[in-house]
Amino acid sequence: MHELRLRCALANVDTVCEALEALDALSVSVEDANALTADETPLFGEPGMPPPQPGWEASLIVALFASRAQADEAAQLIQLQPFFADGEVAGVVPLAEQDWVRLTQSQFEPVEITPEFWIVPTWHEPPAQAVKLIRLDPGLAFGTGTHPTTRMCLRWIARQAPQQPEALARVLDYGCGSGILAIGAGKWGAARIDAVDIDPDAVTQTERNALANGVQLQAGLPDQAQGEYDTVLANILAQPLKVLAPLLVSHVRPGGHLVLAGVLERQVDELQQAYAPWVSLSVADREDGWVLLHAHKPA
Ligand SMILES: C[S@@+](CC[C@H](N)C(=O)[O-])C[C@H]1O[C@@H](n2cnc3c(N)ncnc32)[C@H](O)[C@@H]1O
Repeated sequence: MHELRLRCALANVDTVCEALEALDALSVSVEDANALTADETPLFGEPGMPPPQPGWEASLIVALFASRAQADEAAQLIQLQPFFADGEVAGVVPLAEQDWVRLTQSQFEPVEITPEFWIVPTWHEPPAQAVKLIRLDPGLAFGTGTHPTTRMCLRWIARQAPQQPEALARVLDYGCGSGILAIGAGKWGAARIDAVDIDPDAVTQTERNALANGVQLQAGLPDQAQGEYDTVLANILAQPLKVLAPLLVSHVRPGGHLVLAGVLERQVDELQQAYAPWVSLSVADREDGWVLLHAHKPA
């Protein structure tokens, strides 16, 4: 395999990518040409939505080809195109053979939630101090424990369970992804757990992960959430959390807990306003610019 690396301006990124695909590139990706420098420009988008822009002012396009000859030929053809007039071929580089499975695995270390509560991939030995453990490998659905929003929800569960076990009697994980929060709740004593997601792959992953962890739960699409729960956990993002406000609150029993994550520090006010007709949200935890919001539904 060989990578053809090209630089081009933002206005031409889409056209160059389409041309590379037409030239049989196996994959085409766009990176910030200034990545890892002081001029790096982060781009933030919402999952499921188109990217906010097709690339960066200075974009590096990387196209993967099966052979050196194909990559060279694509480079020659692209350079003849008017839309590449301002572009530059940065090189053709061989892609070294790698053990991709091992490389991927090496990026996932055990994650500490509290000193006694850990997320541990199946290829790792659990740390000696781990009393409670979720065994989870990265899969198709979000939620490996490496993201601060997931960790804050799990930390909330781990802190709440010893003080108020009844808070976990019936739990709803809304936007369950891998099922990690539902499984975490199960590990801390939740007896009746529903885990729902709009993504059918997430539902399948949740069922598998729950089984592997010996946790009993019902996973399904959102309309599986029925009635009132002692705790509703929803780690989604600010915008869907605002839209879902009346629904999520309706699933919390009077006196129960609502726990929301996926919210940035700067979005706290808008979330508090969106939920104000029903509950008063307060910041219960913070990590890396993300906050955990919590409310008690009035009894
Ligand atoms: C950030 S992931 C969280 C996964 C996991 N609960 C965790 O804490 O790591 C958000 C999940 O919410 C799901 N989701 C997004 N919008 C949703 C909606 N309107 N209803 C239900 N699930 C939704 C996504 O498919 C995704 O699996």
